Amino acid sequence: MHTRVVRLSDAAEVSEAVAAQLLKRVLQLQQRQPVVHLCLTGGNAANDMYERFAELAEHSELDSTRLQLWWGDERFVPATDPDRNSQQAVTRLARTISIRSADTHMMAAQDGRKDSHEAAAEYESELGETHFDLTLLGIGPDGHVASIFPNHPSFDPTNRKVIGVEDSPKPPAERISLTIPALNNSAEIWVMATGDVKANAVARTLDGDLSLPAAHIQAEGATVWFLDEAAAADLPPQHSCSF
Ligand SMILES: O=C(O)[C@H](O)[C@@H](O)[C@H](O)[C@H](O)COP(=O)(O)O
Repeated sequence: MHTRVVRLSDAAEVSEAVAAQLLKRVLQLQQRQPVVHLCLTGGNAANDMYERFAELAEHSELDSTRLQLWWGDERFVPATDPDRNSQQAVTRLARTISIRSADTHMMAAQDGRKDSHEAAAEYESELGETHFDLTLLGIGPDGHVASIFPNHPSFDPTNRKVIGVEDSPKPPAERISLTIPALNNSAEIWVMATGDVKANAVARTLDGDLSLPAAHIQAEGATVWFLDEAAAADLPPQHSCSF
């Protein structure tokens, strides 16, 4: 377990760096194992990166038939709602990558489900003992990751892997989320943070403020923070390394 911080100049450079490193890592993993399990996130930083990743992957050796996509959280809204993290990601990735639905493990939409708790139980069953080769996360200004929020029932200790989330401080109000232990069931975790609104949460997290869900994120191997200068503004100068 170790944490690395990569400081880049701006959000565009974060997208570029994460997309390039993600393609490199997936190709490395596909050299040595039959299937790669990625756990994706929502949010603007992630969506920008998916756009760039699709561009880079188009002329690469990426074998999408050996890639399983999962999500760390989802907005509990109708299937056609553009707010869904999985739709936002797949729309961008599918521009150049042929993704089979069987390899795309989306969390249930609101249609036909009693509530987010029912949808969470379904996903927990589908997830089973899956171990992620790499989990991608964003971080909120309040230090949330996925849909685990500080001072909120979603952050309560649990032995569940997937939970329903009500009254989310970040709209929409109802969500589904992997819990912190389920997110940490990853060989690596990469967190993207850009913009000055994240600076306080990033600094408190990397300083070990355990009142923030993000501070509990710890991969089995490397946990890498990709930050632009604005999001890194409250860090001491030594917090920096190249990837
Ligand atoms: O469903 C969501 O909204 C995301 O999963 C959420 O956890 C996101 O990653 C952070 O809020 C950062 O979002 P931005 O990158 O847009 O700031």
